[in-house]
Amino acid sequence: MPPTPPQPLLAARGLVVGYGLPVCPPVDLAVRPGEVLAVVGANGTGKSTLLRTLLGHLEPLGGHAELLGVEVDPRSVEVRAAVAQDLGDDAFFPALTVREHLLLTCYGHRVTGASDVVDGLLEEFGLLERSAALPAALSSGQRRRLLLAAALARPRSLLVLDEPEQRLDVGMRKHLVERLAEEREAGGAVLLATHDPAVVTGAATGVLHIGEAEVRTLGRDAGAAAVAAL
Ligand SMILES: Nc1ncnc2c1ncn2[C@@H]1O[C@H](COP(=O)(O)OP(=O)(O)OP(=O)(O)O)[C@@H](O)[C@H]1O
Repeated sequence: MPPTPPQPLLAARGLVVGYGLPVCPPVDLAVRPGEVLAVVGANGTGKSTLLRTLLGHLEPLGGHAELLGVEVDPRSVEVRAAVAQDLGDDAFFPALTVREHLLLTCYGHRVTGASDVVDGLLEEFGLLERSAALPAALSSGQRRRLLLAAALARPRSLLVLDEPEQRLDVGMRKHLVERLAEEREAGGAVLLATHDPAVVTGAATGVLHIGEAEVRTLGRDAGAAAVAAL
């Protein structure tokens, strides 16, 4: 008998997302441990709206979504402990430094050896020299690096990222792809929206292509080609 696939951490059936009116056709998806699902599509097709609805930040207009096997509730202790997210919002504490932001994330999620974890992330994301800087004094790419580092500073079963490649230079984009592949290989699950074919090719296990008329599930190579053609 083939082994039973693990239960999805995140699942949607006939999920309708939008603002009063749907922004795209209904969505079916599942993300299991060890899977990286890339959501792709042209500007304005609803990728961010889908991610926000799946995380419970927006009410669905129809259909059904489950996070950790139950109806989505972003306030639940289990969801907050299991789901790390970077939706690209520049939501910082103006009087906390780069290092303090990462330490705060570690403390909030009871990370042991927080100081060492933070030092490692500062180095990995090229922020060591800016560790004492306030958010307002960072470049936009450095702010993005900080958001990614914060998402990775904490334990997680599911990582949700909205266009994580945005504002990153070529070297950091390459590192991002490697980091996502490591997450997958370690059994982590990732849902991300992306416009970068390299992210799809280097990290994704599946692709959800949102078009105006239909939402299609594609393999990695077909998905990367679809992104490149947008
Ligand atoms: N708060 C909002 N209220 C009403 N409409 C919105 C809101 N946010 C986004 N939209 C609209 O919903 C549609 C989908 O937007 P969304 O941001 O989900 O697209 P996207 O696929 O993530 O786009 P991009 O690739 O440009 O990031 C767009 O037409 C957008 O203008």
